[in-house]
Amino acid sequence: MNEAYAQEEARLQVMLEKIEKQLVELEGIPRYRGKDLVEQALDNQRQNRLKQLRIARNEPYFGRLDFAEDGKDEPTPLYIGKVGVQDDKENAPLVIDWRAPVASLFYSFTGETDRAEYTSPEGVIEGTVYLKRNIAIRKQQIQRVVDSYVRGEKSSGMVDEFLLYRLGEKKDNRLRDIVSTIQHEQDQIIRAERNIPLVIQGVPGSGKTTVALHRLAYLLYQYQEQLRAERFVIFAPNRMFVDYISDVLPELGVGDVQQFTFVDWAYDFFDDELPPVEKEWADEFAMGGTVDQADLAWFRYKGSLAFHDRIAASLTELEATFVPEKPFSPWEGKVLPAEEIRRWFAEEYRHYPLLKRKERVFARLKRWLEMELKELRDIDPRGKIRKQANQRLRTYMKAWPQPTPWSWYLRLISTKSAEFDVAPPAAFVQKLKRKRIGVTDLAPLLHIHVALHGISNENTFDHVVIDEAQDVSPYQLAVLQRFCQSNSFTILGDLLQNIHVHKGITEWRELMDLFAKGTCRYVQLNKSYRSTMEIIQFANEIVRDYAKGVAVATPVYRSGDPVRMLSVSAAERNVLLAREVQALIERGVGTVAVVTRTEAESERIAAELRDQGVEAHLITSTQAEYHGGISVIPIYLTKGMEFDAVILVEVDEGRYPVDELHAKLLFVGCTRALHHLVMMSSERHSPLLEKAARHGLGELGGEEVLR
Ligand SMILES: Nc1ncnc2c1ncn2[C@@H]1O[C@H](COP(=O)(O)OP(=O)(O)OP(=O)(O)O)[C@@H](O)[C@H]1O
Repeated sequence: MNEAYAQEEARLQVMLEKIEKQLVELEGIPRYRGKDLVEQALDNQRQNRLKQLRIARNEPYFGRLDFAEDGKDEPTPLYIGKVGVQDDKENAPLVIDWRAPVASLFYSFTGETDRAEYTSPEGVIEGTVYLKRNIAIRKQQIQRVVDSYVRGEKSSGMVDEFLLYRLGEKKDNRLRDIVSTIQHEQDQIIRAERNIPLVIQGVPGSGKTTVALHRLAYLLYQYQEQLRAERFVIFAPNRMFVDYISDVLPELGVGDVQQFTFVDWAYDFFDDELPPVEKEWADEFAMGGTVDQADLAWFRYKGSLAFHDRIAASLTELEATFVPEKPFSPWEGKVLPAEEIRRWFAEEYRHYPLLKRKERVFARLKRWLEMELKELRDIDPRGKIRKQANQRLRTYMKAWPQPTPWSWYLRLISTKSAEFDVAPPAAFVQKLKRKRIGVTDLAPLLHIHVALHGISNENTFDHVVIDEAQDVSPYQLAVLQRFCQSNSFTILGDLLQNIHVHKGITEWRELMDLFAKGTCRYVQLNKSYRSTMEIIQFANEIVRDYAKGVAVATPVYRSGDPVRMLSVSAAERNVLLAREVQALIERGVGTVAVVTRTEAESERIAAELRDQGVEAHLITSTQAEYHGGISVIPIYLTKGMEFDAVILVEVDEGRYPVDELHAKLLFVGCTRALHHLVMMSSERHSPLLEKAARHGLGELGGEEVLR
């Protein structure tokens, strides 16, 4: 390996010199500020190259693949990096962009044989691989060189040493790119065709979020002439999550992708028309709360396609009755029949949204009136008839409906005879009348908004990513589809992490059925890269009885500490918890989450830790930023996040009784941990953990009593 190291060291110096030279040359060219379009385009190109060279300067590449195309005797070493760099002199690539077709070899090659192929714009290229090498470079220094394949040598087996090295690293407060270790099954998703909707069911830590972000970077590279980053959107479950993933795309050289929660995005269409969105299922995660089945049925119905269809039918009724039945008569004896006006509205302007049609009809009526008035010029010298006619037109237009999304929705919900499959509970109707709305009202409101106002081109998307899609309702997706006519969707989630009883889906069919039959691709990611084997095995057992055919996670072979189950006395809990946290920090752990059952408990524990001299960030549902370090967080807010160490406190039966919701909550909480997982309780541990305890504790494990 020393020889390989020396070889790469020498090669790196050459590469760095070439990159530096190009940088100096480009930096020496003054910016063009003139009006010449060609010069402007050239200047833009130079600026883009400069940006790329600056990225390449620190860590120019991460992999090397020696590949000989069939028909060539010698292999060519291909260096793969985050951005491509061209050798000016030889007009050949110095570093190949990881998204380029040939770079797919690096990810798809598994070493079972020496043969490999990739699809280039000219067709399939086949050849032989001689070497696959990972090269970790930090700040222009080689840190590590690992050969995962050398032709003619016995392969090291299934363990990807470089991947394990990467997975063993500490995490900071942001999700990071994985270009150097993208796995084959992930690469297939990243490079999947653009206009086929993809639905991905993936176990916790399988890289769903990360892969979706890499897919955006790939699409922008591959279709740079057709797609723009500003027309891409990522829907995430909450604002803190948006913050948490916000570094990955810039790291990949992609800027300006829109990132929203569904609520923030939808709400923006209404200006001041809507009141603030309230938590509608406030007791969702309250302890010991009972669920009102009538409420539950109503909330689930509101997210369903059946409700969507009912709203759509109401809009068809509105359209049919939009034009008043009586004709327009500007003066005695002159009549424009209602049928004619309806024909304009229903046929000639049918491509417009309803309110636009109304505007068009009004403008046309005005034109019609002008023509008719011209004929009257001689008998109406003082303009008396004109005045009266205009007055009648205004009165006539007032007879047209003036719906707003809000008024139409309210009217429908409060109409007793409205034919809903599930009747709205009286309390809900009362709330709505007092103008109080919740998240599940936004999809129908936006649906109505689109019917009334339409969608302007700048609000449409080229590609939509929906993360944590198990929490998205079919109605939300149906609305979103109107904003992305190309059906270019990446939808990802995990049914075992569906912890919202009143919303979301229970099987992927519910969302897939929204796309034309046979057009949607469904992929499963079953390998988990985040957590150690011990943590995964422990977490799997918690949820296994509720998996209902959904695959539980397969860990990569990365062993770590056993999961610890600690019993503490209630009186000493705060002292012992602070001690555990401090011990982890002293071991060099970067991010620690102390996870509680409710938000109120998080507040209490954060205060207790502070009393013990441990400063922790309290994370609540309104939080928009994640700071890393030590956090105290309610279990249901941990979804999508990850921490080096997780301590779940008070995991007793009162807080986590044996049922599906609590099993899923614990599953989510446990699978947030990368390296260390601790379950702490001052009462008997929840029975949900019994089976798990037999799997994740390792040989040395067992319940420890802390004093
Ligand atoms: N190929 C890979 N190489 C290195 N790290 C990876 C790889 N794939 C995933 N990871 C890491 O695994 C962790 C989990 O990734 P990510 O959060 O994208 O998973 P997820 O499937 O969205 O998880 P969850 O459903 O639990 O939110 C991240 O730290 C990510 O960097």
